[in-house]
Amino acid sequence: MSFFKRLKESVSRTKESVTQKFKSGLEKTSASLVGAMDSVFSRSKIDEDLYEELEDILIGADVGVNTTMEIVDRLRAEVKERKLKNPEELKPLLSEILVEILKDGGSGMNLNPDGLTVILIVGVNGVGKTTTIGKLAHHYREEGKKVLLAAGDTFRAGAIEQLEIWGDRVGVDVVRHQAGSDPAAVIFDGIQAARARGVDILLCDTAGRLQNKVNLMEELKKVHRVIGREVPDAPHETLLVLDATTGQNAMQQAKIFDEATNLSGIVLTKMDGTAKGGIALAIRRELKVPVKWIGLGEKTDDLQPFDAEQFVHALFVEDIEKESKEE
Ligand SMILES: Nc1nc2c(ncn2[C@@H]2O[C@H](COP(=O)(O)OP(=O)(O)OP(=O)(O)O)[C@@H](O)[C@H]2O)c(=O)[nH]1
Repeated sequence: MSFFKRLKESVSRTKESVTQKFKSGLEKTSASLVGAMDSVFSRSKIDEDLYEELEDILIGADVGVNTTMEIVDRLRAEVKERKLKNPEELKPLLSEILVEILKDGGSGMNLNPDGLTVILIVGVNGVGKTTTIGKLAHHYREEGKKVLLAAGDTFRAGAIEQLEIWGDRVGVDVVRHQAGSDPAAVIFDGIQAARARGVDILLCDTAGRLQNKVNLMEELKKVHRVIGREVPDAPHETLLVLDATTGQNAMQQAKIFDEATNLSGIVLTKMDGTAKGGIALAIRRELKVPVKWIGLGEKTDDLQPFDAEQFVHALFVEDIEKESKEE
């Protein structure tokens, strides 16, 4: 077999396993939605009842009222323009609109090509922040990068220990201070250590207790300032971790954290459960923040870069198995 043929086969095998993982991870989430969508597309004609049913499904899937109205208005306009009559024809059109919304502005990570990249991770307790940091560390290590973690959630001793457990698991060092110390000081030390050790990626954990919102936000602003002062153009990414199962509540969290830290992306965790996923569209549209990763389980490699097409096809419109076979 020629080299190129072998290469092509290996690329297609990798692609298949990623697609498969995405699909099986989203199985529970997608099961009810795809079914509901299919009932819309199998209606006898395109009329007001159809649009209403579609609105109900989208709102029920956490897409949010404003974003749902915008999607349905766009759909209506396109139907008129293209003179569509058959509800089946709405399927690719809706998928096109949803993908366009999710792709707006891109979803890739902004990494510093020649030097240290600082990634700040924020989010409330229990959403999967520590787990996400562990998974990201693993992801970048697998890419051959040198990774370091900074234990900026100094509020609880347990949080520091949990990060150390993840550090051990994925073979990455953790810079830490004692519980109760100043998070900005830990992050400062993390940056110095990262520089001294020639680290490529520094992942910074932060506290997430929303009970004391004002203090937490002041603390995050200070951490953000310290990073910006020490490393030009940093943080290169400020990722908010959101538990997808919390639905519209996630939107509130995103607004609060965006004000304090100017978010560059979202990690949507627990999408392997029964989350509805539409929150990705609401956040993208209303806060202009893209989803960059999705969490599909508790294991080290259960974090996938966000792929708008696969997401829309798995969740809303079509079975992606069919899609991948057609490729
Ligand atoms: N099913 C599933 N579980 C997840 C995912 N991500 C995280 N978890 C689980 O969610 C729980 C909370 O995760 P943590 O990483 O401890 O959350 P945290 O935000 O750091 O929480 P604190 O340590 O309380 O600040 C753990 O049991 C994780 O295993 C995911 O994508 N899918």
